[in-house]
Amino acid sequence: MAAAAWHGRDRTPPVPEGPDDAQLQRLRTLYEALVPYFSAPEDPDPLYAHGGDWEKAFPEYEFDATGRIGRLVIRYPAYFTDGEAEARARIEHLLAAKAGRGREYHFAWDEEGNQLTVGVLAPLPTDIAVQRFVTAPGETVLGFTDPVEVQRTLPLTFGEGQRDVPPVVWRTGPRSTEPHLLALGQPGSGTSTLLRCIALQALQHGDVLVIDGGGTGEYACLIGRDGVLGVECGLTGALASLEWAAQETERRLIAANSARQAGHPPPKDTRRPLWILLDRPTAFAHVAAADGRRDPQSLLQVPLRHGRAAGVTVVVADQLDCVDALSEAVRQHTRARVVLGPATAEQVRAALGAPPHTTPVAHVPPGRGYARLGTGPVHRLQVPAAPDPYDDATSEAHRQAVTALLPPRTTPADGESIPDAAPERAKLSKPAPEAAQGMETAQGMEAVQGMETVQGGEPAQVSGNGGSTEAGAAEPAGRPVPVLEKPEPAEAGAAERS
Ligand SMILES: Nc1ncnc2c1ncn2[C@@H]1O[C@H](COP(=O)(O)OP(=O)(O)OP(=O)(O)O)[C@@H](O)[C@H]1O
Repeated sequence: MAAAAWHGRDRTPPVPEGPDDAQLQRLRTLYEALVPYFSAPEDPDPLYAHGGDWEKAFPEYEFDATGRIGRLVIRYPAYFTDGEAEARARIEHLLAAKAGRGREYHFAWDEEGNQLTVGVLAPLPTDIAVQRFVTAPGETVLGFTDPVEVQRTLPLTFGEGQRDVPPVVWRTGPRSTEPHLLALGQPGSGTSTLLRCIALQALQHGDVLVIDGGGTGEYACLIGRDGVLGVECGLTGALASLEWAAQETERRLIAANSARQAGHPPPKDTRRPLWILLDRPTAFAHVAAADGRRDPQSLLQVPLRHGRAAGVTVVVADQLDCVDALSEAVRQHTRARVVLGPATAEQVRAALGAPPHTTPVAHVPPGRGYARLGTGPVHRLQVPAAPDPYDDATSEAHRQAVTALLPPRTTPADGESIPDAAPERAKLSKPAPEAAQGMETAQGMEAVQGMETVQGGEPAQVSGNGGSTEAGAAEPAGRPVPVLEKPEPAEAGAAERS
């Protein structure tokens, strides 16, 4: 028994208490580096002095497996100006450099206790694909963040497995305090992917209108899908559809108001969420100015100002260096903000209205950035992958993830026929005069023909009109009617020129 006990004894070497020599050296270096910032010649008993006692200044510390600092609590004198952003930024920059570059640090300043806690953040997961998220109607998942910042988690599937991940959830609708969103980023940072991700979620309960100023055809997968009112890449189409959206917002408000005054609940056709997604609207401004036409952004005024009450949500994505070209209404009414891709702390602060509490990383994967909802905290954000399924570079798993969320095709794209829907379409393609009439009145729309003329006349336009006449004819006063254009002859000519 004695031999067996001796043989089976615990042979793991005892963990050394306290830091080893290398770790001690790191702590001392950090302490010395902080001396010029946390000391003053008038201080009779300085906490920080060259050759001083670092243990008093660093009451708690942890190291990771590689021997680098994993967590550190730093005490500082009360006279340090921790309320000034520049003073904090200097300390954060210094600590990030001295504690090891290439990692992302989180800084929590306790101004009351004169204490700064530095933590190292694990990279956010980049392997999450868009999927049917477990959310309530009116909730949209913008992406995923750190567990410390968000209490809630979402169960997500990863191939065969499941994982719980803390989401950044944006609430829209009548009770939302941030009813519209602005996403900014460098080219290629993933703002179009964010828009596609939002569209796929929005289509579950509402209708979507996409205006693509970039004109790269990244939303072609949405064309003709049930609930997609239009995907417009040309200026003519963008103007016509935004004009319709403004009128539809007004119609909803008037209808809801009349119902309220009559003591009825709001009519059903005012409650279905309508999403207006604009990718690079500033790109239209130049074309519009050159062509002597109005900037499509000017038509966003009504949906932005009154959209919340009318169930209309506007999402704008543009490049960081085009912020100045965004209209005042867009900047004022988009209180949910996202910044993706590489950006300086100053750019993030300007876009979100508050600085991030983390250091920028050297390598930023696409879809990585920060989000802030209204006056809430700044969250780190990783947008789920929702690539263009028609892009050859898209992996098969991601293509399947996106196509699984696409609603069925109900309207053929230009020059295409859908076998299953053909008889139905034949029946509906010539709407009964009364139906068309009723639609015009109900939707405050202009006439119905001529869309083909415009689309044909504007070759660059990737234009779909999912839902279009069929939806309108089948449900005259129900779902909003999509982009129906009646171009002025002059406009059609201009479109041809462009
Ligand atoms: N969240 C994400 N996860 C994984 N890959 C992403 C993510 N977001 C974007 N990407 C990839 O990065 C590339 C650029 O994305 P995207 O087109 O959305 O960027 P963008 O900001 O709209 O750029 P541009 O304005 O130039 O079109 C694409 O290949 C896309 O698949």
